[in-house]
Amino acid sequence: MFYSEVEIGQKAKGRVGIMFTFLGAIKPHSIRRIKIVNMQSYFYLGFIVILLFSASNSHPEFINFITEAEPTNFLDGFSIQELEEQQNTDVQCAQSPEFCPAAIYRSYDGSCNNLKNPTWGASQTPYGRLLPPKYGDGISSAALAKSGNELPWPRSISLLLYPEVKIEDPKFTLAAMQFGQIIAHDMSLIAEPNTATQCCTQDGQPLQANQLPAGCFPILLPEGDPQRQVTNTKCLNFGRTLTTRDLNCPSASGATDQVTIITHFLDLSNVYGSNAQVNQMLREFNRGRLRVAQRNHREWPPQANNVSQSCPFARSTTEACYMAGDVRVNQNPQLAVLQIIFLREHNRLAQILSELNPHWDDETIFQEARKINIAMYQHITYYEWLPIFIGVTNSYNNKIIFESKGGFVNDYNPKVNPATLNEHATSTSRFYHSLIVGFLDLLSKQRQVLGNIRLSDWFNRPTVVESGDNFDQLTRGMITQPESKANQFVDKEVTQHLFRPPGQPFGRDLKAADVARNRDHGLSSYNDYRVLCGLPKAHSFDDFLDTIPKENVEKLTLLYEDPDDVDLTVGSSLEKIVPGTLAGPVNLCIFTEQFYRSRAGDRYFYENGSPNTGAGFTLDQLNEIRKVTMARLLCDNGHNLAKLQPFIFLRISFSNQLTSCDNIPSVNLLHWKEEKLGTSNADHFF
Ligand code: HEM
Repeated sequence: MFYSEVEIGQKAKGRVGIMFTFLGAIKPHSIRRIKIVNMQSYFYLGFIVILLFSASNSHPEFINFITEAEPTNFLDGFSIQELEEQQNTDVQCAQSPEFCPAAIYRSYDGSCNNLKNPTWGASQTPYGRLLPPKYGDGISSAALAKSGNELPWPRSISLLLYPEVKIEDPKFTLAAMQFGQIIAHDMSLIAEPNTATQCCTQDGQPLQANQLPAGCFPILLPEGDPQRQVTNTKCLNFGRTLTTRDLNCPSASGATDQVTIITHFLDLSNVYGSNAQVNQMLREFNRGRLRVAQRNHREWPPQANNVSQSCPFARSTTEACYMAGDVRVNQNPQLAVLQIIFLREHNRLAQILSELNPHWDDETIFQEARKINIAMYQHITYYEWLPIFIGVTNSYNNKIIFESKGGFVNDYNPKVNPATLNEHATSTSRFYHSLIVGFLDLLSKQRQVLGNIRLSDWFNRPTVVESGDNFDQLTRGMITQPESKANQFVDKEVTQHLFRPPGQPFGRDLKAADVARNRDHGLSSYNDYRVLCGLPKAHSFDDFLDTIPKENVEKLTLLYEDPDDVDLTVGSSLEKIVPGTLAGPVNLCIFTEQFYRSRAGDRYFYENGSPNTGAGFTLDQLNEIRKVTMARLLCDNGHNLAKLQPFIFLRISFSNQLTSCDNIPSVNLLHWKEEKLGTSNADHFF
């Protein structure tokens, strides 16, 4: 079942029984699969019972609850600016709701999705974990090597293991990378301490240990570092994620856990916000619409109030700088493009629904448009995007996707916790930072390259997407230009120039940050996850050779003292890719488990019928949703793309040729017309 496509080494074969035993426990619903294989399995079983017990008790009283049944105008008494600041800084532990109403639409903060455990998947709760954390002091400090020595510096690892080597992916476009970032930004966001905290001196020198502010984890640059050589910078700022202990969460005893401030669900929280207050701020309260700014006869996200905070590199406070459900909306131009596509899609749906059902009020139109938008996005995620990353056969075999027989799937399981796994968000998903390309092509309708823009010129400056015909040209670039191949090599635009201030030669290092974050979050070692995923424990570095090529195993020996010291994010990023996927064995294991939980633990998942929520789609509606592709959303919400290939995550090819938008299937919204009152004004949309 679980790893049907994974080629495990010879040594792993004898342990498959244990692997199944353990994996049965990861999915609590499948405990029936547990089979005692030998004494070691008893040990695992004991551990599993402890894990399950702690999982079922680890999310007690959270969540700031606001009932959906009683919509309130939360703007009363608040200025938009205050609300915006709240979105950024007001991090606290969520409170448990006193009761869950029978809501037919999902809540904004994710609470009450699971009726027995109302905080599961809600914003401001801890990430999930497959294995208990490993901290230096057992509670919160960064892990040390087995010997007690310091682990290798994150920046040294980045320089040795993640250089820039440009290899194009032969099959997939930059849109596959970019949609991946949209998903990542829908599933988690670390609760960050005050970003103004300085962990280095103003001129980039390390602080004395006794001067280091709490929550600091500075990234030090080794001798010979290219940035240090040019600028004499020896220290990059890095603040630790806020935890259950920092926030005095009820679950704060024992080892600490990191908190994510957005909902864990695939619910487009990056469009709709992760709590009711932010959602109110984003709405127009007119015909179900989200707020937009009109410029050049187009709709753009509303302007952020605090431009110097949201877009620190903007040239003026009037430069376009967006506000959305997620604070990262401005981070890079193509991310902003996809955020705009989903924003416009909401308003397009709201317009049609309001014409089809003139008797619907603002709230009904808003919620129905939101429900359809989320369903289309979930469909694209599971059926168009995910099989590229975790493989088609693997997706079917693990009940991630299902053969379409035109019915509901109804696989909701209230025992499955939908939480975003710390291992997924802090390691596996970040492996795809390797897909990033540093220069984004601007393409004409004929797919001629008209120019390109450098990523580090436009971090946090979305104004570039509004200039001239850039919106369409960037979109064509994203769906035509190949993404970088999934491997250990990473573009210098993010390892040397991330968030490069204007006029400066260097910026931050995303891969060093990934390694530092892995340790900040206390993830267990690569070796521990090998065992969890059914591979043999490595007793020597050579034991890694079943998954990691020789030249990289050799590099690991230069960095680490012991195979048990190898960080999860480092070991898994060097694995050989499993054929038919974009992941090595351990990443595939974590990725598959995450997306199983994200669907089976979501009571509002779009393929569920009404019994779970009282609010599923009708079968006709569901089968309409199943027609959507990302190409359709681009056709409907781009300016004048004219032609594109039907599957935009795949490169243009003989079987995926450019075609007119007229030939791309669309969702017929007539199935949402409540009663047929003769000819509707909306008929001209179809
Ligand atoms: C140009 C593209 C991208 C840039 C500039 C970027 C940058 C970043 C940055 C700065 C962080 C925070 C680092 C930290 O301090 O811990 C981050 C986190 C993350 N990134 Fe990316 N990223 C990009 C694309 C992607 C893609 C394609 C994926 C996945 C397919 C991804 C997945 C993630 C995840 C899961 C996190 C952690 C989220 C959280 O829990 O807070 N990113 N990225």
